[in-house]
Amino acid sequence: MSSSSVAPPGLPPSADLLLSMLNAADTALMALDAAGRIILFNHAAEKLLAYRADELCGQALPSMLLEPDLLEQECAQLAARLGRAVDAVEVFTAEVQPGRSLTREWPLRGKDGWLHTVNLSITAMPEPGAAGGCMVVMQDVTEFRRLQQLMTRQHALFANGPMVAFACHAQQPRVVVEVSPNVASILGYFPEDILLEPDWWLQHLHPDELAGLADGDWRLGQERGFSSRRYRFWHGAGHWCWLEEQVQQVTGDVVQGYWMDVSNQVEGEDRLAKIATNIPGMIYQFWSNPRGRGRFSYVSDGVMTIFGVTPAQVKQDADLVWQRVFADDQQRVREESESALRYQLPWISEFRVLLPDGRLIWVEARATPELQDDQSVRWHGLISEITQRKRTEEALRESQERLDMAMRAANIGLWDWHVALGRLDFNQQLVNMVGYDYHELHDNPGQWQALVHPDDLATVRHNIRALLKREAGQYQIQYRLLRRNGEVLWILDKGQATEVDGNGNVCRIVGTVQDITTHKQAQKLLENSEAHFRMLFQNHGAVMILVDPASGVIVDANPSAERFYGYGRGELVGMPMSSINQMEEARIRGTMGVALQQAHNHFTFTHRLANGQLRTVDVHSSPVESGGRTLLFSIIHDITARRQAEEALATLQRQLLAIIENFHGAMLLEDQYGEVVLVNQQYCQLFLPGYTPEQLQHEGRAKVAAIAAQQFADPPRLLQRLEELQRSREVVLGEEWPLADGRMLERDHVPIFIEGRLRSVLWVYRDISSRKQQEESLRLLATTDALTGIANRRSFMEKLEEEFVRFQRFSNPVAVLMLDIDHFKQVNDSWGHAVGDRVLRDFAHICQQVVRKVDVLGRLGGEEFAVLLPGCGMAGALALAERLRQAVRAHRVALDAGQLQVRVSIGVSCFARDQQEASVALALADQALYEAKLAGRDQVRAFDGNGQRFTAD
Ligand SMILES: Nc1nc2c(ncn2[C@@H]2O[C@H](COP(=O)(O)OP(=O)(O)OP(=O)(O)O)[C@@H](O)[C@H]2O)c(=O)[nH]1
Repeated sequence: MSSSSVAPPGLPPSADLLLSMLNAADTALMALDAAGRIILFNHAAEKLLAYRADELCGQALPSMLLEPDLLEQECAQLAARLGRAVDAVEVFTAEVQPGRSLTREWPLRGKDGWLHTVNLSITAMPEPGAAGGCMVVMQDVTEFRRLQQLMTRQHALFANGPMVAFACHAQQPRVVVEVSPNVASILGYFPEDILLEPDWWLQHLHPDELAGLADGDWRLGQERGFSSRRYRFWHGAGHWCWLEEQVQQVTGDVVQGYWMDVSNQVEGEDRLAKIATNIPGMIYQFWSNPRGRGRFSYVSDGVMTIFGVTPAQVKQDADLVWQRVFADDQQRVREESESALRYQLPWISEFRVLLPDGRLIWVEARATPELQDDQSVRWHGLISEITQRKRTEEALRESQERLDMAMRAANIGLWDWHVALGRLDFNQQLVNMVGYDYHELHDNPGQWQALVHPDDLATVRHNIRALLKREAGQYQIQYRLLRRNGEVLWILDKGQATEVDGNGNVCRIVGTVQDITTHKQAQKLLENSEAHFRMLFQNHGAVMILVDPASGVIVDANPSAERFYGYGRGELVGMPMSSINQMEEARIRGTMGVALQQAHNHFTFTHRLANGQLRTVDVHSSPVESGGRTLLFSIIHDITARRQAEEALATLQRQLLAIIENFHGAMLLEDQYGEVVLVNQQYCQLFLPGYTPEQLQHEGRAKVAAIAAQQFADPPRLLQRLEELQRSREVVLGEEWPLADGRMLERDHVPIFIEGRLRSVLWVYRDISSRKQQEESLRLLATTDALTGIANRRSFMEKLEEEFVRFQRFSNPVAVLMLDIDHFKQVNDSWGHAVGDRVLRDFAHICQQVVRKVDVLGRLGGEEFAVLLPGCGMAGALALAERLRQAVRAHRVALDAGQLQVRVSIGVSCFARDQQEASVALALADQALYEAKLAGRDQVRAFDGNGQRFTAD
């Protein structure tokens, strides 16, 4: 049993077998129970309505398959008939008589959505147990009904027309199932004969057409979008006719269309086609209706070559032709055809057609419009290709234009003399050349002669006469014309006899005239310049020779060359260059080849003189035209001396560079404009680390100075000084400049004047740091006391002198102290000299701490010390002396064996106005010291500058 069949519950055991049989049946069946529910739905029914049995079994039939509107309507009608309310199921079952069938057509909606017209044959269930149920046999008549409707419509349409409507069964090819009655009058067959004979169509088709009309081609044709074809068919009247078959519709299994006997049309077209094939281009007949749409009723095969489409395609769609008209021309073509139509005139148009293969061709269309009664227009026309003609026209036009242009550009005049007619014609160029008005010349043929320069008239006449006598076919002469404004115009006139009459007389002469005035003038100038050149050549002080590069031989040489080389002109002319130039022969030739390529050449060679001397020469060589040959004109300068000097200079320069490079110190040379000319490595290392001497060359002074100044202890002061020096232009040597890193430099500024003009400035820097250190230590050695480190006697006395000078100028008070350690001898004696030295050092140290920074403490000798107090009067000096005395008293010299204490006696004095020498004050202080010693030591005593005792009170 099939899985899709459902056995209704309650059926007897034989039901399975029954169900299998029902499923096997071709007929669509379903069974309904008393309540109208589907209880059986066989395979054929499944196929018809696309539902599976298990989807429908148990469902009420109406709600699933019937259109609600229709059901409602049916219910209402039945209720009216029965006089009572009915339910939906009763629509099917109510009127079924037991044991009888009720047949009705119902539209049923399949699961696939299609509405099927189904013939329902409803039979009440024969079995007593199933009373109230029914069996429904379903037959799909959808296509049949549709076809019937269609045929009814078409029968009416085709009954009297020239077209026979037909329908065929698509699955059984060409089996005609319906045909309109007019087939009898049109094809000579009765519909009954056709419908009874399944092979009727195939039997009457021309045997040659069979191959072209394969089975199933209708459907194929429909898919491809064609609807029409022609074939030969046997007419009932006993002859072959041409049938045009139009397939209108292919639906499911049915094909519908119509036939038309087009034999007459085909014959006519055939005749026309035969004629058309002999006419180049395309012949056509075109109908356009008032709305502008149109179709080709005839078009010859030529449409293939003109528009690249087949006649069949064009007939199907006239627009195909229009689409091929080149877009730029479409507007014009449309306007021209509309204008032809408006005025009922022949339409003649030339336009371009773009063929499918991309070629653009020119065509000419000629057509005559015929206005019909119904306002439609019939055009008979011919379209032919004129591409070649167009090209020729175009080429002709272009070449004419080119010729005109060339004549205008070259300023070539034309004259044309019709001898027999006595007419002389000119072009505008010629008229412009002579400066006359066109008509002045044209209307007076004799005028031309008057224009020829009197000196040239005979030549002109002679040449014309030779042409007229046919002694010559053409002439070419140069002569002068007189322009209207009196100027002389040189022309090149080329005349030619172009026509000769039957008697052999020249009847037409044509000539071209070219203005060569400029050329003549240039020629004249050239002649003059040649003379000038010859003079120059002969008299010039420079050595000049002319060489023929072809032979490598000197063809001319001037007197300067004779003098330089030591040969006579006769010897030089004809001499090969290789006798002079020391290069190999092949290289000389190569160089000459190069020289010919450029207008100006410059070489340096070694030339040998007649006396055997070798000279270095600069050769300036240029190609010159002379007598149809290209010669090399060379001017030769002896640069031997210059070369030697240059070499000496270069050597000197190298030496200088070496010196500068090896110079112990930084060196910079700038030119008069402040640009760096030369700088050595040391300069870079010292001031511009990261730069090389080459990089600094041509740099400006300001930039270099700004960078270098950064290395100095006081850059602004340095820059200011540099400016001063530059302005002063003075030699300043040995100026000392400290660097930021503590080193000391010494600088020389040396402006260099040549012939009274500043040419360059030399800056030299030397590092004098170590020398300075040595000097400093020497200075210290000379001015300090070795034991105590304070100023020695010499240094103290110098300071004393300096202060005395200052005092004499400014009168600021200056005091002087003399100090002497008391009983120092005893220290030495008791403790030894080393302790004595120790005491002296301690003493100096204590004093140094008490006095001010500006005061000068000095050891004058032994245990004798002095202090110079600038800016300090007697009172201050006394106070300081007292502080010194007490500081010494308070001090204990620590010794291994204990402590040692010393005392000091101090004498004070000062500078006074009338003192003659600085030492006076010192002597007064010494005197005061002496008094302090006398007074018992450990005392301070003072004398003022005038030798008066002085006390603090
Ligand atoms: N240790 C040491 N002694 C020195 C130095 N120079 C001089 N003397 C000694 O200093 C002593 C100076 O002594 P005097 O000038 O006679 O007098 P005095 O002993 O200081 O007694 P007063 O009268 O108080 O000056 C001498 O014995 C010198 O030898 C020195 O550089 N070192």
